[in-house]
Amino acid sequence: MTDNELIEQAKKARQSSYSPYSNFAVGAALLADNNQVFLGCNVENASYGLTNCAERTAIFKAVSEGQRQFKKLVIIGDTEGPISPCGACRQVINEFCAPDMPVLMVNMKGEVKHTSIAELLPYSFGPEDLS
Ligand SMILES: O=c1ccn([C@H]2C[C@H](O)[C@@H](CO)O2)c(=O)[nH]1
Ligand SMILES: [Zn+2]
Repeated sequence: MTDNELIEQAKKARQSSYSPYSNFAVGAALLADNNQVFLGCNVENASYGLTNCAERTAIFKAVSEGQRQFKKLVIIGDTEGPISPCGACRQVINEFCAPDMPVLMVNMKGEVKHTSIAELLPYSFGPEDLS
């Protein structure tokens, strides 16, 4: 699975976005260790705060289907620069992804920023802090 293939999958997932309030569609593709790809889109709600972001949708789908080990995450949205995950999503990514796991932030112009949760969420609080 190449980066470009995963980006195309995230773009496809974005088409399922339910975002009538923000009109801002986001897609995500999460590659599990077993090479399964879990897709996600943002799912909004009339009670705005219940919105679930694309990347959390993908992670929750994977975990609910028994996958907890991941090797890459792609997020795509129509932003000026590569889209950046919100704070809630960073915390959820931190729960399940290794500090150096590649996270690709992408926009519809095809700009790609390679990062990791270690960069996105420094001084994180995570599972290891509770053991
Ligand atoms: O990385 C991001 C940033 C925003 N959103 C969603 C949440 C909301 O539905 C809309 C506007 O914030 O975009 C995501 O899904 N992922
Ligand atoms: Zn988010």
